[in-house]
Amino acid sequence: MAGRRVLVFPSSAELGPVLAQLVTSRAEKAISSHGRFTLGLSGGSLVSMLSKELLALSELDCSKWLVGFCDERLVSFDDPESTYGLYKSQLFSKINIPESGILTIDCSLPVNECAEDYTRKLKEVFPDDDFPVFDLLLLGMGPDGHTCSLFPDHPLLEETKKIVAPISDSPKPPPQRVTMTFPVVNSARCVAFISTGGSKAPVLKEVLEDGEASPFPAARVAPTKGELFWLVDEPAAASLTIQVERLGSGAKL
Ligand SMILES: O=C1O[C@H](COP(=O)(O)O)[C@@H](O)[C@H](O)[C@H]1O
Repeated sequence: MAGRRVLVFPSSAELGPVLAQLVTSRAEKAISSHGRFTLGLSGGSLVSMLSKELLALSELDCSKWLVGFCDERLVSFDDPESTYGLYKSQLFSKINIPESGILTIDCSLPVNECAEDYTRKLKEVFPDDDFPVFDLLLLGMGPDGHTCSLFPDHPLLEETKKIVAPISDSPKPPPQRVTMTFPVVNSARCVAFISTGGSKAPVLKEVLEDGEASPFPAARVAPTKGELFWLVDEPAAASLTIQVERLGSGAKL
């Protein structure tokens, strides 16, 4: 796929610092061009890696960051499944991001209303865009090829109008979630997948090597104007036969 970069690191220890460098370099670029940095976060294994790597930086100024969630589980914020809850304890409470810079869901609402409420919040902060244009979206991919809360064979894969969609039958618990849709994901200025561990190897091969023929949701991520990075470790990349870039912890993106 034109413009896609597949970057393979020996392990997550080398990948992590490059992820942090990608975030800070896109933040710097965004703030100098339009005064703020809009970042969409995923949950799962990304939470601890990103938190650890950002906190390891000697200087991190998040005062102009606006953070949203690529997907969120409809549970209370103190539930261990809450993506916001995990970022709050591992990252937000330790950096200088203003409270107004974090767009949380209203987890007291039923799932359909929660998605509508989150759509409204996004429209408020992206008033000029039909679909919000995030400076950077960080995505994960499950071993079933899902990304955000967009699961294989689910009708939400065909959503073309909504910004945020509700899902109440997520095959991965918890079942009720809200998720950004593909039109939002593919409008971003930069999208980066972070995928580590041998359990991702078979699906990663299919997603990256089968192109448009791949039935997996992650294969549908193709920003119309933005950059697309896949940051993976050797165990996840073990089955790949396509050309990749092999990098170390000092790489600059
Ligand atoms: O349920 C989810 O899973 C995906 C993938 O998570 P990972 O732990 O396999 O990396 C994650 O990106 C998504 O935000 C989350 O809700």
